[in-house]
Amino acid sequence: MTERAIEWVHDGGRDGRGVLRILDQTVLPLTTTYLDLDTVDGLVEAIDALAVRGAPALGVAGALGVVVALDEGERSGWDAARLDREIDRVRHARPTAVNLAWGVDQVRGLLPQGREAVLRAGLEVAAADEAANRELSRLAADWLLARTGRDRLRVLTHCNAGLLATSGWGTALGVVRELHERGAVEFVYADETRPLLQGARLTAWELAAEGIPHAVQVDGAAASTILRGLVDCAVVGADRIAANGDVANKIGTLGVALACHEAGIPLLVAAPWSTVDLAMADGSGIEIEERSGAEVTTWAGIRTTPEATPGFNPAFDVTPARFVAAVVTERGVVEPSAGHTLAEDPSVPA
Ligand SMILES: CSC[C@H]1O[C@H](OP(=O)(O)O)[C@H](O)[C@@H]1O
Repeated sequence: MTERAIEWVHDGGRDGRGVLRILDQTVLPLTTTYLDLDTVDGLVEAIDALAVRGAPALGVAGALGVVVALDEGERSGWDAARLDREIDRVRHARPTAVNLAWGVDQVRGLLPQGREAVLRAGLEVAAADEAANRELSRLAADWLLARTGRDRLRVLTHCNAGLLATSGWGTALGVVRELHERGAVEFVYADETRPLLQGARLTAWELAAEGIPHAVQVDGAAASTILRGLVDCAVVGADRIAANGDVANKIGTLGVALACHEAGIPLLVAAPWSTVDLAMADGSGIEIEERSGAEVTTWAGIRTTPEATPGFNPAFDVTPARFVAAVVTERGVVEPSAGHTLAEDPSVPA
């Protein structure tokens, strides 16, 4: 699979100075459409609509979004104060994934050094993310095979944490790719992940493209799939990992974690270190994005509830550290359910 969720196209854009190109994930898997974003409005709208999504990809969107704002500001004659406000609009486009703000903050301080320094830093964020995802995938695959004692794994996934959610390779799905390359994937049960169906639309698209055996299941099937012994582990991504190992991830992850705990199988969280928020002592302070209820009460414009029925739509939940067997980043493996925290030496070897 060659598609990238997000990349800087150097010869694109109105003035040939380059443009931020994303693969529009709102229309996958039926349509492959790329959007060239050269305004802050366009980028913020794409982030809000989940045309670009996934914590690591949002980190890249934040970093390269500073270049988008700088270029638009030069075209539009913004002063420094306006530019700062527009960059903040990108930074605050979605609250839960720490990566978006982190990506902006990696780059905005370089503005006094000029556009090339800013662009170079943004490109480095993208390259570092893909490298981190490949390393964490290797560490996670090693950990899972050792922990389960099996040489082929049946895996449950939730949402999409693949190359579509990153600048390349993927995190949770990167682990599945790594296992598949080793001939160590027996089967993948992919939760459809309502209401926006990231699992059914995006994870299935990635797994099918790689020829990885899988099936999509309704989210409500996850607990019984786990407790019936049909899977050996669950592997998920993350949007923000607190210092103590509490994990914010797509709504429904907590239910998967509870079932894994009851079944005695590991829940592994795969994420680059840019998803770790050591300033957040535990998950109680993580802001959970509340999205439009219409995402719950309609699908493809068709209402599925009575007109008067509102939708309740928290986009994420927080899984307590005691239910997280491993958090795997490119720096190593931490085992929160065994009492370890991310605040310890993050280079602890797997
Ligand atoms: C590696 S992606 C991390 C995370 O982001 C997704 O959320 P969204 O689709 O709303 O951006 C989901 O929680 C993934 O697990």
